[in-house]
Formats: sequence, structure tokens, C-alpha cells
Amino acid sequence: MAMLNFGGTEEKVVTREEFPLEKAREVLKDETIAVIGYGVQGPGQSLNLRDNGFNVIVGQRKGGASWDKAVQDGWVPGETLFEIEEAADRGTIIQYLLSDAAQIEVWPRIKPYLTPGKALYFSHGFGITYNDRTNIVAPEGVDVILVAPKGSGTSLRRLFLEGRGLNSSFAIDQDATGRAFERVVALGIGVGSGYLFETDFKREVYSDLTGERGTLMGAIQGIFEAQYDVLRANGHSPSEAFNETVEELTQSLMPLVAENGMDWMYANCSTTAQRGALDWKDKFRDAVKPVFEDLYESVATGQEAQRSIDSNSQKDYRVKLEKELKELSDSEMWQAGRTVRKLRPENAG
Ligand SMILES: NC(=O)c1ccc[n+]([C@@H]2O[C@H](COP(=O)([O-])OP(=O)(O)OC[C@H]3O[C@@H](n4cnc5c(N)ncnc54)[C@H](O)[C@@H]3O)[C@@H](O)[C@H]2O)c1
Ligand SMILES: CC(C)(O)[C@@H](O)C(=O)O
Ligand SMILES: [Mg+2]
Ligand SMILES: [Mg+2]
Repeated sequence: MAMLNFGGTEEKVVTREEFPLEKAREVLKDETIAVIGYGVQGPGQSLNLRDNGFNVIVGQRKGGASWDKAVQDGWVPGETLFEIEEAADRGTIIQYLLSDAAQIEVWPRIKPYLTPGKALYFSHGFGITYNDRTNIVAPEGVDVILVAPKGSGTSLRRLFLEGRGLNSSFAIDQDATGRAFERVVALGIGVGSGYLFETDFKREVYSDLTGERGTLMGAIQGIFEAQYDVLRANGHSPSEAFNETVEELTQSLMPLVAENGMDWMYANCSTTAQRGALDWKDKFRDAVKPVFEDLYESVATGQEAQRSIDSNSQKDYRVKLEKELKELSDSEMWQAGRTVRKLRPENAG
């Protein structure tokens, strides 16, 4: 592992230069990787692994949309696509990529196939960290490892096809074979990661739950709504409110921030924007920091995990969820967004 300096703190990371694909293929040459679940991460990881030359099979319950998608993606029933139990039986590495709620339900059917020497792989620390609530406890003889891509499975695949990669964290919870490190790093490279940084299951789940509830999704939507509503309440048109809140951010500023950092953006906007952004950023930070502290506390006490488990186990949860998602989708802001996206020159006509 390479020691790199991240703003003054030294961290151990794995890069593709140091651990190239050929090395990953060599490490996993005798393994069968069974990807269980073909939802969002399942397709991204399994297709990248397959295209990278690894021996991959998919396990998915038959008869639903995910099974059909797997067939469309070239997985062949009876050859590379199986029911969950059969794939778990055939795999030497079991990538457990069912939804976190389904992992709890299906666990008793997976456990018998975790014979000594196999590896159990997760992309989230949820099941293991909160095992007092999930009952997911791996047998002693198996490696328990994690590669968590920091982004959607959809982007993992898209970036791979563009010759790019999403960064991932990796962790080892149990090294039964002495090979857990080479296995986890080889898998991290194989699924199409950019660089890999080290974590443990608990820190992965705490940071991931914070991030998705915070700046990645929860907080950003809250900020969008607040600004959009204030602009609309003050007589601005939906077009003006949407462009000033979302479209400019995603189309113009964030690609520049991705390339160069927000520090560069602050140095490369108008002097008027620069003065205002410098003056207002601390007010926003001070307003939301207590919310982030509450959020982290709620993650650390297990309250967020319990809420997710309880919600997902309700019989009518799907119906209620659809209703909540429809409200978001029907909001004026996201309706306006659909019109704005249609009007992008690349989509128009
Ligand atoms: N969605 C992402 O992009 C993303 C990103 C990073 C990490 N993760 C983690 O990866 C793992 C997989 O997440 P996902 O979002 O890809 O999952 P998902 O919600 O897309 O579900 C995956 C599969 O689970 C199957 N499934 C659901 N309920 C089932 C049941 N009761 N019995 C059998 N199969 C069932 C579905 O058919 C689906 O194909 C999770 O641990 C998640 O936290 C997801
Ligand atoms: C893609 C995210 C939000 O990063 C992931 O953590 C998830 O749970 O879907
Ligand atoms: Mg997550
Ligand atoms: Mg995440």
C-alpha cells in the first residue's frame, strides 16, 4: 500500500498502478465470484468484473425484473445465472449485494454455503456492524471483506465504460484464510475502483449513512427546496428559480468543482459572487452543523439503522414509499426540472 498525504494527514491507499488488473486476475484466477443480487450495485460490479476477465456468476431470485435484466445483460440461466442458493453454493467468493433489508431476510439461506475458505463480501458495513439487529454473523472459517464504491452502481458501470473509475473504501472484518487482503484489494480493482482507501465496517457504515442523509442527498435536497421556495415566494419564475438552484449547479459549477475544487471555483467567479460566497458560507455552515451532529449521533446510536430495518419490514412500506417518492417527483421544482432537461440542446429536437 502507498502512503499518500491528504492535506497533511498520511493515509495508506491502494492505487491501480501499484495493484494492476493483471495482478488482480492472478490473485483471483481460481475463484468463482458469485454476485448475489442484481439491483443497482449487482449489475455494475458483476459486469465490470466480467469485462475485466474474472470468473463471475450471478445469483438472483427468478421471475422478477432483476432476473430479466440479468438475462438481457448476457448472463445465461444455468451457466452464469442461478437462483440465489445455487450461486452461493458455486461461488468461492460470495458478493452479498441484495438490498440491506433483503440481506437480513435471506441470510439463513446463504449461511449454509459459507464453508471454510470462502469469502463473504459486502459493499456496505450495515449487516455486520449492526448484527445485533440483523443477525448477520459469519462463520469462523470465512474471510469477511468489504469494497464500498463511493457512488451509485450506475456510475460505477458508466465510468468503467469511459475508462474511468469510482473510488472505493475497503475493509477486512475477518481474515480466516490469510488471503483476505489480496482478495479484497483484487476485488476492489476488479469491480472498477479508482483508488482504494482503508476503513473498517463500522466507519464505512457510519460515514455512508451520514453522507447519503447529508450532503449527497438529504441535505442537498433540503437546501434546494429552501432556496427554490424563497425565490418562488418572491415572484421569480420556475425557470429562474430552477436554473439558479439546480441546473447551474449540476451543468456548470459542479463539473468545474469536480475538475478543480471549490477553492478554484471561489477564485474563478465574479468578484461579486466571490465576496458574497465568502461572507455567507460560514452562516450556512453554522446553521447546518448542529443538524449534522444530530445526524451522526442518530447513526452512531443505531437509530438510523433501526428505522431502515423497521420501515423495510412493514408489509405496506412499498406503497407508502411510492407515495412519498411521487410527492417529490410531482413537486413543482422537479417538474420544472424535467422541462429544463428537455430543453438542453443535446436533448432538444
Ligand atoms: N445502490 C447503490 O448504488 C449502492 C452504492 C454503494 C453501496 N450499496 C450497497 O450495496 C448493496 C446492494 O444495494 P443495491 O442498492 O444494489 O440493492 P437493491 O435495492 O438494488 O437490491 C438488490 C437486489 O435485491 C433483490 N431482493 C430484494 N428483496 C429480496 C428478497 N426478499 N429476496 C431476494 N432478493 C431480494 C432484488 O431483486 C434486487 O435485485 C447494499 O448493501 C447497499 O447498501 C449500494
Ligand atoms: C449511492 C449511495 C447514496 O452512495 C449509496 O450509499 C446508497 O446507499 O445507495
Ligand atoms: Mg448507502
Ligand atoms: Mg454511499
